Amino acid sequence: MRSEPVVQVQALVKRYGAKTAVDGLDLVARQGVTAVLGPNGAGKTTTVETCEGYRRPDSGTVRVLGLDPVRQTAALRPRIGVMLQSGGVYAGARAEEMLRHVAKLHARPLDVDALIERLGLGSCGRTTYRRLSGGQQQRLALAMAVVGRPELVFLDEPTAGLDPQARHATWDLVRDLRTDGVSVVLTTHYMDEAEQLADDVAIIDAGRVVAQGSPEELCRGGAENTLRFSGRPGLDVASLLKALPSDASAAEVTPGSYRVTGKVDPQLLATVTSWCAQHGVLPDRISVERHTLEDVFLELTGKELRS
Ligand SMILES: Nc1ncnc2c1ncn2[C@@H]1O[C@H](COP(=O)(O)OP(=O)(O)OP(=O)(O)O)[C@@H](O)[C@H]1O
Repeated sequence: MRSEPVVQVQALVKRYGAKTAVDGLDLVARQGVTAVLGPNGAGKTTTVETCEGYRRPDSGTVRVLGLDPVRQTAALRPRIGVMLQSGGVYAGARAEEMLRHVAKLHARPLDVDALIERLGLGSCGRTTYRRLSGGQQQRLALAMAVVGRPELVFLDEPTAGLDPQARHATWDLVRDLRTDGVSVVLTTHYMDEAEQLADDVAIIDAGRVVAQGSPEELCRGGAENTLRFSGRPGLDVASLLKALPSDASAAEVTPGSYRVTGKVDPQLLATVTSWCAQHGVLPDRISVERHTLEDVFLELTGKELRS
């Protein structure tokens, strides 16, 4: 049984003038890590900012930790941590001062020195925010989002533009938050980040959630997979095709190399090997290629660039 939702969004609509940024979006995030993926302009940031109480829905309902983020902001704010894509930080303040200040606003903050060490901010504690590098600003924003030991953290593209070390430090921090029972909702363009961190992934396109589930479920689900085998050239592909379910296809891609596409499940594998047995074929290689999250993402959201 999974836990109660920490975020529940129903039929959310948000417009900016004539532009409908979020168009009847339903999203549930439960305890653990939820990654929100989507092409540029899909409505991820708008959705997250609405959950944080920074934007007022045009219609629909949003509940975060059971509270309405607009009407019950005062009750919600101390319980959530927010890392914005940019801004929200006073540019003239020194990094460490700012983090200590935010920590003091909370009853049970994390150890600031440990957090600074953890995120590699030790060398720039006395630097003002505006003089930090992009990656340092980002790490500071992450530290500020988590220092208050919130129940739920929203991270908008937390590792965009970070170097690999900082990316891994961020991932480790997210994993530790999860272990400590903190729920995390993050947006990302990095499929490996979602695969590495998320219990649940929601794919948003044109202001709606087009798929949601664990990375395994999404990769296993509707997406087609591929089974390949090699045998002697010129096998009777038409006969193989007859043995397969009607939605599968089979082809000899290069002489002696065969590809079966469709819903590749244990039954389909059994059908192919049994067909091989009946035709005296001993494949010297047989493999199942699972689709990656990126394949599923591109299948659902298309390959053309978004404006
Ligand atoms: N303040 C605003 N005023 C007008 N239009 C906006 C505003 N903020 C966002 N939009 C538009 O709303 C749509 C959704 O934007 P949003 O930032 O939510 O998408 P996103 O999925 O977070 O994109 P990205 O991956 O590029 O960050 C886009 O078409 C964007 O141009």
